[in-house]
Amino acid sequence: MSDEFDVIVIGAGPAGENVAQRAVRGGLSAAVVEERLAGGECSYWACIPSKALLRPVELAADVSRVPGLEVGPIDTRAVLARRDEAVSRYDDAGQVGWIESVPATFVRGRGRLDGPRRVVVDTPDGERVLTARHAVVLATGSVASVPPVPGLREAEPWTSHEVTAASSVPDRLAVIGGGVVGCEMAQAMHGLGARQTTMLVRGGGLLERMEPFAGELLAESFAAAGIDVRPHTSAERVERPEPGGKVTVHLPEGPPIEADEVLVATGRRPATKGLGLESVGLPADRPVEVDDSLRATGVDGGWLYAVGDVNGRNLLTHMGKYQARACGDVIAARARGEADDLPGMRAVADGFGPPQVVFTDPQICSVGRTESAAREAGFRVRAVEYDLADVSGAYLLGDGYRGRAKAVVDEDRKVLLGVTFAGPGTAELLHSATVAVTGEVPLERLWHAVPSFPTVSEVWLRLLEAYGL
Ligand SMILES: Cc1cc2nc3c(=O)[nH]c(=O)nc-3n(C[C@H](O)[C@H](O)[C@H](O)COP(=O)(O)OP(=O)(O)OC[C@H]3O[C@@H](n4cnc5c(N)ncnc54)[C@H](O)[C@@H]3O)c2cc1C
Ligand SMILES: NC(=O)c1ccc[n+]([C@@H]2O[C@H](COP(=O)([O-])OP(=O)(O)OC[C@H]3O[C@@H](n4cnc5c(N)ncnc54)[C@H](O)[C@@H]3O)[C@@H](O)[C@H]2O)c1
Repeated sequence: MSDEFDVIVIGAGPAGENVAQRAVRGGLSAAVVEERLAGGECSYWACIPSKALLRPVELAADVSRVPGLEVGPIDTRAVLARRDEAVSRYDDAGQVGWIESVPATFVRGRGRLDGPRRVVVDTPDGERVLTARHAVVLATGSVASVPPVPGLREAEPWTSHEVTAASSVPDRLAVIGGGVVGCEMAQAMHGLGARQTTMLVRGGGLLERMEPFAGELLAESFAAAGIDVRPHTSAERVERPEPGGKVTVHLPEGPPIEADEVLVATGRRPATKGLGLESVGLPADRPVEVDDSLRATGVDGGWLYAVGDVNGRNLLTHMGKYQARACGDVIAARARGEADDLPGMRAVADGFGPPQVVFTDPQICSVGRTESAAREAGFRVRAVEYDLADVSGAYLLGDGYRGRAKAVVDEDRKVLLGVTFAGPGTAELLHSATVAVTGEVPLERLWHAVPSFPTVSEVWLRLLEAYGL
C-alpha cells in the first residue's frame, strides 16, 4: 500500500505531535508514525511520571519546614497509583485521539527513511510505504546511554524508563550520574522509602552545567535527607550474579556498594538507530544537525527536518515543542511558497540557554547563560547574587529556608544574560526571568516591574539593588 501526505512525522512525542498540529493548521496534510505510545517518552517514562513521584516528596519537605504541621509517612502505594493515573496507565488512546482530531493520520509502527521523501513503516500488519510531498520530520527523541563499565549492561541496570515506571521502591539504590535525572530520581526514590541511596558522581558536584551554588545547595539538602553523594567517584565494575538479585558496584577505592538496584543516569543519545539516515547521506550515530528553521543541513532538496531531542539542541520538552511550532509553520510557509522567515519561524531561543526547572528540594531553576558560560562566550559580564533566605516571601514559606539567586548582566547593553534561582518555591518564578532574558529588558526598565510583597519574587528587587540600582 502507498500513501502520500504533505508532511510525514516520525515519532509522536511532544515535539512530533506539535509539528503535525502546526503543519495542519497551515493547510497541509500530515501523518504521524509512532512505534510505541503516542505522547512519547515525556508522557510515560520521563517528565510526567518523574514529577508525579517527586511532588509528594517536595510537599512533605515544604510541610516539614512549617511549625505546627506534621508530616506522616508517605503512602508509597498511593503515590505509585497516582503516577499510574498520570501516565494514563500506559494507554495512549487519548493521545491518538488528539492526533486524529488535529486532524492527522496516525500510523502505528517503526518508521525509517528510505531515500528522499520516502518513509517505510513496519506496522503490525506488514510494511507500509509513505511518501511526503513537502517534508519528513524526524522527532524520534533520545535514549538513555549506558557507559561501558564492565558488567554494567549485563547487570540490566535501571534507566529513566525503569525508575519512572517502578512498581516498588528498592531498599538500596545506587545511582550513577549527578545530572538532572540522577538528582531527581535519587530524591524521589529516597523520599519514597529507599533506605540507602548512594550517588556516584564522576565530576566534582551535582548539576555541573548550572551555577556552582545550585549543586552545592542541592548536595547539602541531599546530605540532610541522608542521600550519600560521592563526588569524583566512578563505578569501576558491576556484578549481578542473579538476574534481578543483589547488585555490587565496585569502586576504584574503598569498599564496594551493595544495592538492590542500580540506576544509570549518565546522559542520552539521539534515537537514530535504524532510522535510515544513511539512505539520505547523513551519519547514523549523531544528532541530526539542523539550522534555526529546523531543516537538516547537508540534505539535497531541503525536505528533511528534525525537532526535539533527536537534533541535540536542547533536551527539554518545552524546547522541543517550541522548535516544533517553528518547524510546522516554516514547512507550511515553504509549501505555499510564502515568506518563510517570519520571526516565529526560527528557533532562536535555542541559543539563549533554555529555561529549565529541576524539580528537587530545593528547586533549581535557570535560564540563559551561567556566569562562566557568558564569559567564555566573550561577554563583558558582571554577576550579582542574593541570599533568598533574606527575602520575606521566602522566609515565610518555612523555617530554615535555604536558597540563592544570581543574575548575570551584560555590562555593555545592561541586560540580563542569565538568571538562576535555587530554593523552594522558585519554579514558578523562572518564567519572569525567561521574559527578562529573552526580551532583553534593560535593567533600568526592569526596576519598574515591581514585585508583590511578600512573595519570593521580591528577590528581583534585591538583585537589582545588589547591582546598584
Ligand atoms: C527522567 C526524565 C525526566 C524528564 N523530565 C523533564 C521535565 O521535567 N521537563 C522537561 O522539559 N524535560 C524533561 N525531560 C526531557 C524530555 O523527556 C525530552 O526532552 C522530551 O521527551 C523530548 O521530546 P521528543 O518529542 O523529542 O522525544 P520523545 O518524547 O522521546 O518522543 C519520541 C517518540 O518517537 C518514537 N520513535 C522513536 N523512533 C521511532 C521510529 N523509528 N519510528 C516510530 N517512532 C519512533 C518513540 O517511541 C517516542 O514515542 C526528562 C527526561 C527524562 C529522561
Ligand atoms: N527537570 C528537567 O528539566 C529534566 C529532568 C530530567 C531530565 N531532563 C533532561 O534529560 C537529559 C538527560 O539527563 P541526564 O541526567 O541523563 O543527563 P545529564 O547530562 O544532565 O547528566 C549526566 C551525568 O552523568 C555523568 N556522566 C556522563 N557520562 C558518565 C560516565 N561514563 N560515567 C559516570 N558519569 C557519567 C555526567 O557527568 C553528569 O553528571 C538532560 O539533558 C535534561 O535536559 C530534564
